[in-house]
Amino acid sequence: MSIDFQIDKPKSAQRIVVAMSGGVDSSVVAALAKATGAETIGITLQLYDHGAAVGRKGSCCAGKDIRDARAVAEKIGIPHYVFDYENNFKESVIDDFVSEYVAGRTPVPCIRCNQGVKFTDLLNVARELGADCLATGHYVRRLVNNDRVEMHRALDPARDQSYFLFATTKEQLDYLRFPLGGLPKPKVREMAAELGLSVAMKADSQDICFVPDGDYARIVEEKCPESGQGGDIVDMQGRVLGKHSGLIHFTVGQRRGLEIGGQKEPLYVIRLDPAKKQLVVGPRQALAVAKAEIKEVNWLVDGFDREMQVKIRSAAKPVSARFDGKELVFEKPEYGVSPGQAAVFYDGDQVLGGGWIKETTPAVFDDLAE
Ligand SMILES: Nc1ncnc2c1ncn2[C@@H]1O[C@H](COP(=O)(O)OP(=O)(O)OP(=O)(O)O)[C@@H](O)[C@H]1O
Repeated sequence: MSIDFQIDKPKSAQRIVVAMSGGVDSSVVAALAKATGAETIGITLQLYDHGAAVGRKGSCCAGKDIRDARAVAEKIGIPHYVFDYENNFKESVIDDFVSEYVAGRTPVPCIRCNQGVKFTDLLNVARELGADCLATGHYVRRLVNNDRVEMHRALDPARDQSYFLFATTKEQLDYLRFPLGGLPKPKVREMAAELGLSVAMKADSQDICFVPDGDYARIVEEKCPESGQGGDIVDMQGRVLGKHSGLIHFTVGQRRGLEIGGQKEPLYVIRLDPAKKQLVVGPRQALAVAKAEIKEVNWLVDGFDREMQVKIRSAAKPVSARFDGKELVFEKPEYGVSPGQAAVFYDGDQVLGGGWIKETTPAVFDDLAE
């Protein structure tokens, strides 16, 4: 299958840098770039030593990924370079992840990584190498409409990564290419097998690459031991209902693990109060949010105040809301809106922009007043 990388130059004069993670997707991107006849360069970033990331010496998953990327580059016949970006990754992704949890928020490190390490640091390297574009294996579509570059959801809804890419600036989007955005994943694996790439059947990577076992609380506690200190579980009137084992183990909307029996109705985490080390719990309707303040807004279209669809978590269905540049007002009360998550704005499949949820305003229900 041939894919046009949309570069306004003869193929033989094009230079494409491919961000190669060692996974099947970016390996196929590298092969597709090479097949166009463009000069293709593969770059892999060493982002973390797995053992060090979780506070232990030893195993290094990143090492296997680097070897896989190198093997693919050799197979398709392109130069491949590895850059040590552990410090950049630690500073802009892991440290931010830890401090967000410590502040009682629920971060999305993959967005910080795309925004900083990949689309700022690596993109600058690609420019320095004189490349015409930086291509990645992200599942999202970049479309050009009347000379304007737009970001759209991937055609395969199960793979769409647009939520994690809202912070891409217009200038970055101009330079980036996402050749897999219009393909279903099984097709990409099929292509990898046809091309004889050793990674064709390699398992998909984890949600958060530096937390392969999903135990993010351990990483936060290792880097910031105070985050593991327990405190009171209080109701919305401040009455102590029990004890918790560290705010790091909880997130807004959570029910599991509260261990406070004898209540007349199920209780949920409504808020985390790190200053008082308190976990504030309440009935489900107290989770309903009417408005959210949004910070660090990035627009991929000319900014505007209008109805739009908003995703408030990566797995959430988009909901209707209006944004005035500061506050997002939901058409109907929304449940489980967590500070620290991204709010991504859509018009159908097109990503309009997005920002980070800073604070929420609860919807008020009469039966909550006492
Ligand atoms: N360590 C890395 N070095 C260079 N590029 C990377 C690295 N990690 C990810 N990327 C780029 O970002 C894209 C999206 O990353 P993501 O983590 O979603 O994918 P992945 O599952 O690790 O790998 P792949 O998409 O190649 O199967 C990758 O396709 C690749 O282009």
